[in-house]
Amino acid sequence: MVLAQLGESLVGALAQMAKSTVVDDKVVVDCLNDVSRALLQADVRFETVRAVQASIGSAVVNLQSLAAGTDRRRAIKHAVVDELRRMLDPAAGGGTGKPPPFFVPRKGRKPASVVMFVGLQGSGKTTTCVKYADYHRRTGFSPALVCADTFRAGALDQLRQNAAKAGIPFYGSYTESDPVRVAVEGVDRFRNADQAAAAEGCDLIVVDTSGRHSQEAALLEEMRQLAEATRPDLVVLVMDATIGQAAFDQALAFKQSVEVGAVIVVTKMDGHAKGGGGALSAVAATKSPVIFIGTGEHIADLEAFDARSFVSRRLLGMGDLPGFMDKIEDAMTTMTMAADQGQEGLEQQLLHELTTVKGASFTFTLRALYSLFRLVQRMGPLGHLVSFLPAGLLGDKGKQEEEGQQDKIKRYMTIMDSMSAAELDGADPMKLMMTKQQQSRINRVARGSGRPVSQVVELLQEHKRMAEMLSELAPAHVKRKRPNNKHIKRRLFNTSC
Ligand SMILES: Nc1nc2c(ncn2[C@@H]2O[C@H](COP(=O)(O)OP(=O)(O)OP(=O)(O)O)[C@@H](O)[C@H]2O)c(=O)[nH]1
Repeated sequence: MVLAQLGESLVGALAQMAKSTVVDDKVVVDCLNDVSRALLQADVRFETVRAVQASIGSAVVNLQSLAAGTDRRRAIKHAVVDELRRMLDPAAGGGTGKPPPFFVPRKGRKPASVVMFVGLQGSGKTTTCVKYADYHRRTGFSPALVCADTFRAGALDQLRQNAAKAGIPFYGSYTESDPVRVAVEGVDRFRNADQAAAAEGCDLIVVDTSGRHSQEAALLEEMRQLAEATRPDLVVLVMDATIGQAAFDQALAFKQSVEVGAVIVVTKMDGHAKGGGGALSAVAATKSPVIFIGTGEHIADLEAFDARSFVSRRLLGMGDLPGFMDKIEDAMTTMTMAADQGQEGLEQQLLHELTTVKGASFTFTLRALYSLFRLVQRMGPLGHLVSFLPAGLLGDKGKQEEEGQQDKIKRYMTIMDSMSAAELDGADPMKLMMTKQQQSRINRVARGSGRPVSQVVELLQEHKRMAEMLSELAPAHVKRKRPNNKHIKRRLFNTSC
């Protein structure tokens, strides 16, 4: 089952429960069965599904003691979401706060950090090396690439060409067949020996190694020798998501033979890839951290992996507010945001609220939604950001929908342009405008904006849904400490904080 289908099945299971008038034992058991079935169909290991089911079950049993009036539906939904997060990141207990248990490269580090990529043939190592180097280049690193794959004939040219495309310095040899020697020469060149290269300020050396189809022992031995000779700060295993549950054995074999941090990139997690859920949960069961997922063949198709964001955004389409803010911050780091220093009041306030999380005190009005759209539009390629907003708000998340989503944002903004201040600033515009007496206001806004009445109603409904989702997401966001808030605030509001 592809990930999108898993997401749909999970959302379906939760929606079914939400429809029930009374949340009794039968409803809970049905919901749990639906969730388990969806996970099994997505190739998640049976042991993992059983553990997930038991954990949700015990969380739900505790619900019985909740005071009458407590929203049990919401509590069950949270239990399911939390358990899915834990399933994908058991080491971090659902992805909250702990410092990563592996080496993280630092900008400007001398000597340069060395990160070595290993994995089976065709897993996507070479592609991922370039993506990884480019990902860091975009955030201010000065990376370099070294090709130690002397096994596959085309690997050198593939890496050389892609490095050139990304504007990243490269080292490789057409004549040397010993991977260890090439790797050492390459690392030396960028790290110490070559003064010219050192002067370029290289701070991250990414080493691509060769893969094997079946001779795993030979692969592991070569990897061991390479690690001994180049002393990498981090060894990254690249695994193909389409192998599903087999990722468990592969990750374990790797963990047992490598000396440096066992960190994993899972590639081919694109919309149509089978086995994504199975591979991710299998890797997680080995307690090896997944740091990135590959989501396509292009150089920018690499996403930092965060279990929390993955479940909310990719599986359940609930949006990911902290992730959204991270993306905004990324965009700000790579773009000069001088023009945005003059942002108007509400936009500043909105960002302030989202980044510093006063959360509960902030009313998500239609005007706030308008400002959010303006922010999204300013922050560059829309497709990059919209997937962090609840799926219902802007339709499906696929890249092909990008254009439609842009149009939808513009349409919604046009409709809001025809609303009164009271409607834009009201705490519950849906209630304000959808009463019988106010029907004429909806007609008037529709006429004024040149849009059909149905689209005005659709906007009001989506706004309400998003306001509810934001209030649900707020507590998790409050808990998550964002180390870069100061940086955001300083750049946006030009204040020292
Ligand atoms: N759809 C998709 N394809 C990917 C992704 N990552 C890599 N690929 C494709 O997978 C194929 C193999 O990728 P390579 O990077 O050559 O794999 P490798 O592990 O270096 O292979 P060897 O050098 O033979 O060991 C290529 O066609 C890549 O374009 C991804 O995230 N999504």
